[in-house]
Amino acid sequence: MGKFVVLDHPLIQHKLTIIRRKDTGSNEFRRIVGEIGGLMTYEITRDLPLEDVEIETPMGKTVQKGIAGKKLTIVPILRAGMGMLNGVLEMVPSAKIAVIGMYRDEKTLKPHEYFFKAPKDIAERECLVVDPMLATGGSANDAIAALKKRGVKEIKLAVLVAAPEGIKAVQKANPDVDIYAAAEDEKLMSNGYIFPGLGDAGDRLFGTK
Ligand SMILES: O=P(O)(O)OC[C@H]1O[C@H](OP(=O)(O)OP(=O)(O)O)[C@H](O)[C@@H]1O
Ligand SMILES: O=c1cc[nH]c(=O)[nH]1
Ligand SMILES: [Mg+2]
Repeated sequence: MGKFVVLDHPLIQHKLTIIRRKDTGSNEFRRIVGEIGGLMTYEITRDLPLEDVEIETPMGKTVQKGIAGKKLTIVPILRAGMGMLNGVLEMVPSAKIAVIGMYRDEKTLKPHEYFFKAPKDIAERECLVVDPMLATGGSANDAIAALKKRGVKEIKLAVLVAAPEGIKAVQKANPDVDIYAAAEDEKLMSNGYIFPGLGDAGDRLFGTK
């Protein structure tokens, strides 16, 4: 089974508390979701393999370290995943981006895919799927399936808030995928929202409520 890791760095926890507050406006919410995305990426990429690289400093030749192996692709799930994207890219500016559009039916809570666009060599890339909310797990599982269908073999998932139900659903359907979260919350409510959560991430990011 894939790992489930809560990234408990004090900066991540402090910032998460700010965006949970109902009085935090879209401007601050948007900025902090990006910042947490960056801090999480710093932790998630801890195990990236390094290789020796020969370079020349102003003083002469030397062998130093550079990131080796597969190149990273960031996969935001629209819309709310876009909120994390810029912060993630600040940590890995050379990453490519694949976008998956997904909305959850309010009644059935089932996800519907409406957009997919990825780099041509996606099958050779390691993917980091980002979305602030892991609720039932349906959207994350469908996004992961869309990537696997195109041949992607290494996938990680980064979310801000995860419900226990969503974690279980992803671990069951995709035991090869590690999940990273800023928090595991208490429960999924009957209306499909996470408690205590932070409300509707997409609406708060885009000011659509
Ligand atoms: O785990 P699940 O039960 O699938 O729920 C999580 C999904 O719901 C939210 O998106 P939403 O459908 O509200 O779309 P939006 O990002 O456009 O607001 C969220 O950003 C996730 O994608
Ligand atoms: O709590 C939740 C659950 C799904 N999507 C959200 O934006 N928030
Ligand atoms: Mg969504």
